[in-house]
Amino acid sequence: MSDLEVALVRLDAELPPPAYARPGDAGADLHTTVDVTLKPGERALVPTGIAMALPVGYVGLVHPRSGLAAKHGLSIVNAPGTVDAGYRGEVKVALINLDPTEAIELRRGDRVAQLVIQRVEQARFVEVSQLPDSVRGAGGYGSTGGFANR
Ligand SMILES: O=c1ccn([C@H]2C[C@H](O)[C@@H](COP(=O)(O)OP(=O)(O)OP(=O)(O)O)O2)c(=O)[nH]1
Ligand SMILES: [Mg+2]
Repeated sequence: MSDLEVALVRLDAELPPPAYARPGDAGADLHTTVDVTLKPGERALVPTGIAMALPVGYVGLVHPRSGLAAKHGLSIVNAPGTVDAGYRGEVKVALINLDPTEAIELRRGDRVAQLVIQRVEQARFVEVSQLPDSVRGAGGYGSTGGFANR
């Protein structure tokens, strides 16, 4: 793991900054600053109480947490959310309750998502009249098959 410094402002001084739960973790957990109850199918844009200045060449990806997803159906509408290097506003999470029957009650301070910081390229798009051949060609959307034995 690299030792990347990211300038961070805590907009809510009572809540801890994003933190990696275990050494080597890819995602730093983000907290909701508000209580929110999501009915089945409901979504909410939840503040995390942090703003940052990612270095140019990096992106912050806001991912769901697998435990809350598997146990309660808590996900993120736009998973993974994209935090641009130039963004200086509060990081927010567009949560959604995918459980068909149970509401999800979130309390201020709960860890509702995780931030993965990655290097990223900005491409120079070069328009051409024909693309180079490849083995895959235009095959997609299940062209290699689906479930085993079916
Ligand atoms: O999960 C997310 C996704 C985005 N953002 C913030 C940071 C990001 O830089 C900005 C814009 O995000 P995006 O480009 O995904 O949204 P957009 O709908 O294209 O908005 P814009 O027109 O402002 O780019 O919103 C978050 O705080 N959390
Ligand atoms: Mg955008």
